[in-house]
Amino acid sequence: MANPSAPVSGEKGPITHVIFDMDGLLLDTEKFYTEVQEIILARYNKAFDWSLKAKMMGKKAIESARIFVEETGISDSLSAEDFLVEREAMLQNLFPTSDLMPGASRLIRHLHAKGIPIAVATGSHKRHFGLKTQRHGELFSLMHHIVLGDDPEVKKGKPSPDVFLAAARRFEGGPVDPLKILVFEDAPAGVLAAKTAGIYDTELIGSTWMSTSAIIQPYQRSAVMVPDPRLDSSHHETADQVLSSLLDFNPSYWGLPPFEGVES
Ligand SMILES: O=P(O)(O)OC[C@H](O)CO
Ligand SMILES: [Mg+2]
Repeated sequence: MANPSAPVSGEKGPITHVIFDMDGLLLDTEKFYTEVQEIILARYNKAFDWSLKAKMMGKKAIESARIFVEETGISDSLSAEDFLVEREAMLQNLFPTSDLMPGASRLIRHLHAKGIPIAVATGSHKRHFGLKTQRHGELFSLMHHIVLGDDPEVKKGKPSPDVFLAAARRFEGGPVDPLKILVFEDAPAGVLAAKTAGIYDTELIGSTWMSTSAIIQPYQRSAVMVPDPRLDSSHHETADQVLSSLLDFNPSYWGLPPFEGVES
């Protein structure tokens, strides 16, 4: 259940490993997708809104492209594949300008310095990952490993748990106990993937799963959501904690080492 209230020291955890989402969580890249999709939809005299954004974000490119053309009713004029080609031309120029989200550098450097194994689990494929992290190579080099959306072990994108299962397996001594992993996510599909990754495998869930809080409640992999403020708060329910910014994260709440000079 979402807990937007101020963290209490030592209330959760202990967490020993951390997995980060990338787009919209570590990197301020979701704005590029939004911008480009607004431009494309304007040609059809349609507006892009955050209810559609919520359905698309965090997913593999082709999966979100299908949602885009179908939900906006333009699929007869623009196929998902052609949408991706058009979007790609614009995104390629924007991705190399990607900035870090507030608090991302501080948190990554802190956990790394304290010896907490950290990883990235992103829906982004290899080429996009390269463009987006062009200016942030040193920071991403602190990750123990990075699992990308086109990794052979990631058969399905979020909300399938594949990417988080692969990330948990690749830590030293993995797979790590789901109870000891904390996931950071910005997207509804990502939080859902993180919460279920400890228990289900993809075959069990299949393509029909749309989880409810009731179904996933017993499965205790923890997820901190840092959503865009424009995302409807109904999407917060699945997360264990909801923060406005990574700057608000209190490591002690999860049994992680506190920031230097900060009382736990
Ligand atoms: O949020 P991520 O890092 O899983 O990336 C997903 C897509 O590339 C963008 O929504
Ligand atoms: Mg994301």
